[in-house]
Amino acid sequence: MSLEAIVFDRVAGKCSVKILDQLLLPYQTQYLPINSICDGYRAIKSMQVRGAPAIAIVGVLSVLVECQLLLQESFVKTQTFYDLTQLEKNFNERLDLLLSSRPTAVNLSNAITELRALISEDVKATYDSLFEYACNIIDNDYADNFTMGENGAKHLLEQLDEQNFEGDFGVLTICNTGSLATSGYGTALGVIRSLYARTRQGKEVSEPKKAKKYGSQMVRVFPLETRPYNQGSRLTAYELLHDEIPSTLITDSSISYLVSTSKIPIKAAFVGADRIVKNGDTANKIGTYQLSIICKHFGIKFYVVAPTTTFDANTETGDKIIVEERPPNEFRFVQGTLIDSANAAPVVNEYKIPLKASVGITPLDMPVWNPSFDITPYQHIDGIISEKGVFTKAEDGKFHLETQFQ
Ligand SMILES: CSC[C@H]1O[C@H](OP(=O)(O)O)[C@H](O)[C@@H]1O
Repeated sequence: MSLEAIVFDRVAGKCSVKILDQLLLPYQTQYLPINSICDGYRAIKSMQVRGAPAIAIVGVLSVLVECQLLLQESFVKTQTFYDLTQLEKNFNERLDLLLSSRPTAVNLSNAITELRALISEDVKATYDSLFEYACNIIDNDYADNFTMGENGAKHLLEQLDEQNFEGDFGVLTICNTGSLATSGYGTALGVIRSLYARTRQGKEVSEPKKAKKYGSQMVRVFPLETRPYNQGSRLTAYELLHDEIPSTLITDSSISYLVSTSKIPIKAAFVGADRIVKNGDTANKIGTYQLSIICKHFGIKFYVVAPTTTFDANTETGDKIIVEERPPNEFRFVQGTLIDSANAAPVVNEYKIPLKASVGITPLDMPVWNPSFDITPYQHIDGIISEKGVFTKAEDGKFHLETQFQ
């Protein structure tokens, strides 16, 4: 069981990159090498790696390892991608390919914009700049996730104290926003990890002086399965079990019934983001908008959690966001691992490797609509949590996010 979505062996001049093939989770842990921009493009487009921050990191690393190849004379003599007399032009064409892999998450385009400024006709100087950029994007993402986790956990617990709410509560989350979507720890799932760390600490402390500072504690997470790619049932469930955080997986269609019947009051939903635009409208996994409507109906706080690398400084409102549509067969078929119904165990081949399976769930010629994301209007969002803090709407009812775009 591994939660390391990206393995970057950062030996300057001899870097190596591999990614966890998330299409095989949760039943099989298999890593794939990334040796070129084409490898990065294919891994991102096929969603072997996914999650806005992770997509940007793998994209950057694919550029780094491709540039590393150009430092090797043996490769340069045989390759056909590059005309070394016009390296900048060729590199920018390759960056355009990478950018086309998935259009909605802004992290990749933000990173590619910054990479274009590092490229020159000098291969070695370009490589050194890319190496430093790659190390920074990973280290900053990891540090930001912990900061966001603390920002979000403290904010919610303080809000509940102000409401004089005491006791146990539960939270909702959609898709996967944890270690498998980032460099580690996660965004929305990072807040959930920080919330539970306080609860676990409260249970484990014995001396009164170490009693919890807050009157309430998060005792259960309710992740949504998140059809049709099932990031919730395959990935978030996997992460929550790995961390031994009490959780109950629910279908996307059971949120309202859960909230109205749960013995544990549900006090917040934490969701990730693929693109937050200047007014706070947020692109995120399909189903997020619906979740925000349900939260509004039940008076549950709805928080978007994302690093500032997910903010789009060039777009004013959410209606301008391009929403990726995934291939229809990703909806018509459920992709997974073949399970032996007799013993509920994966069916394996002669090498003990679990067998992948596609199960049809619609007529093969049934027209379907398969948007990968939706746009939650800022009016439905109670707070935006980044590494810079928790941003709530001002008295004018609007977000003022200028500091997020610097
Ligand atoms: C911190 S991940 C942000 C975002 O990315 C996911 O989309 P996908 O799995 O299609 O890459 C999901 O929308 C997460 O909320």
